[in-house]
Amino acid sequence: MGLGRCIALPSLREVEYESGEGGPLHVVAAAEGCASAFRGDASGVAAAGEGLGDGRDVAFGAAGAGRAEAAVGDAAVEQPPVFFSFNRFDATNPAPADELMASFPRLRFMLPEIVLIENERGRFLQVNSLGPVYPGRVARFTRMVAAAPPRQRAVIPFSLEPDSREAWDEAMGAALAAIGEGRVSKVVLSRRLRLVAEHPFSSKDLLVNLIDGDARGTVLLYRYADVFFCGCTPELLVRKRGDAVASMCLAGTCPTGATSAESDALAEALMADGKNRAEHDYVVQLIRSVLDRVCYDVDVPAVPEIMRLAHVQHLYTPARARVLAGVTLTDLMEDLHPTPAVAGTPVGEAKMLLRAIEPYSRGFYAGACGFVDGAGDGEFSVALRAGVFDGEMGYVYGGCGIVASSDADAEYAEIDLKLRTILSAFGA
Ligand SMILES: C=C(O[C@@H]1C=C(C(=O)O)C=C[C@H]1O)C(=O)O
Repeated sequence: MGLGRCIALPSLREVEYESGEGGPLHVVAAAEGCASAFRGDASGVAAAGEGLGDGRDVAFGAAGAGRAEAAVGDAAVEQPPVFFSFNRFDATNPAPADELMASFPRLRFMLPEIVLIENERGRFLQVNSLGPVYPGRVARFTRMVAAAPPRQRAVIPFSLEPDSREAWDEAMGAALAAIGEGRVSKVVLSRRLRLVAEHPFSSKDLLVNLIDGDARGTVLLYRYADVFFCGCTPELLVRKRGDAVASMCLAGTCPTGATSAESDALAEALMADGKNRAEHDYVVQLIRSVLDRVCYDVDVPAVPEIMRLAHVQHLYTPARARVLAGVTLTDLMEDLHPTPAVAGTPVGEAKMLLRAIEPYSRGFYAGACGFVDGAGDGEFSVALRAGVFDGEMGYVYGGCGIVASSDADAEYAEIDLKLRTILSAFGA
């Protein structure tokens, strides 16, 4: 039985599951009632431990103290803790977030009570605690993991309240006007739709459907009390392993076809489309310039590829580099985010414009969400194809890049397609 099943265990409230390098699916989940959370910078994280032990059961002795201690078994093992970090798209935007998003605390890093890790080194159940861990506690968790029932998919019927089409046309008008005046070359507008389910659902239901459904990418879940933010995003912001850094430029979209021949034809047209190539190129330029400043051996190919997902295809350029010693994953995350893929170009001007155009703050949608381990390695994704829910209702978010030649109808329809990923979490 794979440890991945344990995500569904209700008593494992906070888990991180990673299928390994190159796997189709990563899951990043955090943190209700986390054992500890602290504000501040990540330097404590980078210093928090060295290397992974080969033991399985460890308890973290003291939050921020930087050492994890073995809790059971004879072999004392050291396992660096894994910190989770969910960051808002524009944390200082004065506009109100939706009421669910607004209920999350403002934290930089969270240390979940229980972290389930599966990576190339093995499978680990990490139990973190501020107080002493009583003998047998970790063994009990381990037994619960082993006894976890297979995941089961649930279908949750829902209705979506349509958002205002007039409001979209107005936002498009304002965006095109700003582009016409030369304030921005690109701005990424979003839509927010309210969803109401026909019967109560849990974070576990959505997580299981995203993992086992046709969505591809990194599955994110952050639960706090009865509210949770979750999604399945294709967009890696930055991954760091030692000095190796990876990022990606993802912008420019077309539908996926009903057949692979149809998808191929759509992809070919996307590659040849000047508007989409321009939208993509703004992202390439920004990511390359950031990496050029804080990295060396920067490799960003000149020509994009196609990333084919269940509902949409994107122009995709992978980026690789080696990071200068002393530059942390958090530094990279903050330098890169938000990219023109989710804000626009220039980034600051686009953020300012979005504050004026969008009546809401996006919260975690399009934010940088991920984890950092005690060795300073980890990854952040751009939290797209996502929504926030309370188990009865919620809000789903989607966006698209607007440039001078954008058409309001086409962009509106593109967002509908992108929303299908988070809606697939309802099992339809
Ligand atoms: C903004 C979103 O997606 C982003 C915008 C894209 C585009 O404009 O073509 C493509 C991928 C993402 O970078 C979203 O999914 O909400």
